[in-house]
Amino acid sequence: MFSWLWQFVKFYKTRLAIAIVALVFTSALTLSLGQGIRLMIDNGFGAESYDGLASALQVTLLIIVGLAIGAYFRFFMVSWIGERVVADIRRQLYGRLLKLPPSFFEDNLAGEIQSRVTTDTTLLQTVIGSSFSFALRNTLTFLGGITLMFISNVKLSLVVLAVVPFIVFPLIVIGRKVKRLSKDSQDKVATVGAWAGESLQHIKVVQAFTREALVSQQFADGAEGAFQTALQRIRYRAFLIALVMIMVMGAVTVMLYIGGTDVLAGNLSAGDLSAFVFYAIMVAGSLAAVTEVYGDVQRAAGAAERIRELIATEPDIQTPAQIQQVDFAKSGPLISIHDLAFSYPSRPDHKALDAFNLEIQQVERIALVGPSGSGKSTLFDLLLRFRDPQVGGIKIQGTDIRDMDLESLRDLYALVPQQPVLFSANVVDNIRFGKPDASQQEVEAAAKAAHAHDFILELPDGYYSFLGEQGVKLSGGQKQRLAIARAILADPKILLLDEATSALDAQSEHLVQQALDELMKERTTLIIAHRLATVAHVDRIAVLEHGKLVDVGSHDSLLQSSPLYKRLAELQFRSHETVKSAI
Ligand SMILES: Nc1ncnc2c1ncn2[C@@H]1O[C@H](COP(=O)(O)OP(=O)(O)OP(=O)(O)O)[C@@H](O)[C@H]1O
Repeated sequence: MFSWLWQFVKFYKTRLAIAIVALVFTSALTLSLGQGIRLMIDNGFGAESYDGLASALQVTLLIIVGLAIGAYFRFFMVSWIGERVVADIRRQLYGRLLKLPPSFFEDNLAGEIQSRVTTDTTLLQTVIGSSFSFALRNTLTFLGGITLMFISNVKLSLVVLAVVPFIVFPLIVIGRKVKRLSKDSQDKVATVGAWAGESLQHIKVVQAFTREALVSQQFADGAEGAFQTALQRIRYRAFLIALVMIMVMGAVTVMLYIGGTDVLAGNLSAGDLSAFVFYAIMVAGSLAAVTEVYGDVQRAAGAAERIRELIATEPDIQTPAQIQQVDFAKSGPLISIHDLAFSYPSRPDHKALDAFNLEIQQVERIALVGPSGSGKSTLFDLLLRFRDPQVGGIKIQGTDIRDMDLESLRDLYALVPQQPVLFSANVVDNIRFGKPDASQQEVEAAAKAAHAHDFILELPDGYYSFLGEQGVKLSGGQKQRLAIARAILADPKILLLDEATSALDAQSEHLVQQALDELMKERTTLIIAHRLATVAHVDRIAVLEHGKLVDVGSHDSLLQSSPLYKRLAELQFRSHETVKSAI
């Protein structure tokens, strides 16, 4: 863990050096307080001298001022390094996550990854920014304290050491148990929290089915489970506190008895005994502190390992070392898909696409139709290179997309997904996602072209209205038109359109269709057509079944040549006649 962390910390060596100096300085000063106490008792009280007391207090005050200054620098520098390093780690981690292909997020739960970005990094921050310096400071105090104890009184030191195993042993045994229980209760709280989050997110479904009581009961059961686990932990902890208290206080009493006898016999000064007690308390305190943060450091080591793994994950789809440029002036098809075969890694025997061949010309509009699961969305994923095929390939103007720069490839496309994706931001930022440097005029022009301008102006703050999470404040058709405005602004060469399945009312449908017509103008377009009414707007229709391209043609020719197409058409329009009149 330390060598890995070092590559982040090494940029801040000066601050680290200041922190270490301040750390050593404050530990030394803390211990020297013991001498202040000794002077105060022997030269002040013992000698019954006001001057002795005053000068002893002056020394003590001086030490305290030094301690305060040292503590300021120590705390500031160590916390600074902790915050800075964790911010750097978070940035690197998030940057890496954004580059991983979508398949990675199918195999790794989004919740788990999110926890690595937030919880694990926060844990690291606590450790780097406080626990670590706390442990180091206490180790120094411990070592210094022990040394001073032995220098000032060997006999008493041995008494103290004899008690240590009786304190440390139960501390370790019960401490482990407590740690396990507290992890259990954390997990339980997390599960309950996730449950609560999910049911609140889907509050409409919960309320529509009037299942509030059921969900509430499930939550209550979960919360009760978490409480019971916490209760066990609290019992152990309470016992531990009582045990440590009696052992420590017992040891101090024994020590005071032996030391006190020596003072009465004149073998030891009262100041020496006080200083010794002070050291012993420091040593015991620092030992307890180190064992306490030891667990944190261990957990942080686990967290660091998980983050390190994630940062080290190489995306399996990357820009190749040798990039080929695409010459769009060249003649020939814009996209050619040849002998394509693809299976998802989780289902290697099942071909999602199989022996697929298709050529798409510049500014051609192609509709992909086929039953659910026939491979339409998979084809989009392969075009965007979210996944690579096992057999065959895809060429853009004759260049294999695996030889292209990944970013330039994806820049060719705009994707309008089935469910419009809107971010928790305002209208302008959502549209500008298509082209981050677009001016306000460009954004408005795109919104006008997408027939979204008018409804945007009616929103409370017009273009600057906040849309809520996933754009909850808009209707289905409005969301779609915003997604279309975003694609218009992006002005891509190729448009990938996954038509929305949910039916819109006639007026909304009409507006969305007009927006789409604007978007498709003079652009190569692939549409996943769920409703056959859409096929009226395309040049060719490709019919897919079980990952194979079974037919390509116009609506009329397919009705003749493709039984599958005919069946799909009949299912949607009930009769041939209605299809004709609809188109
Ligand atoms: N992530 C995945 N892992 C494993 N199999 C998948 C995955 N996604 C899709 N499949 C499978 O691949 C096949 C093609 O799916 P695809 O989503 O491309 O179909 P589709 O034609 O787009 O369907 P729909 O019209 O219902 O969206 C299906 O059999 C599906 O079960």
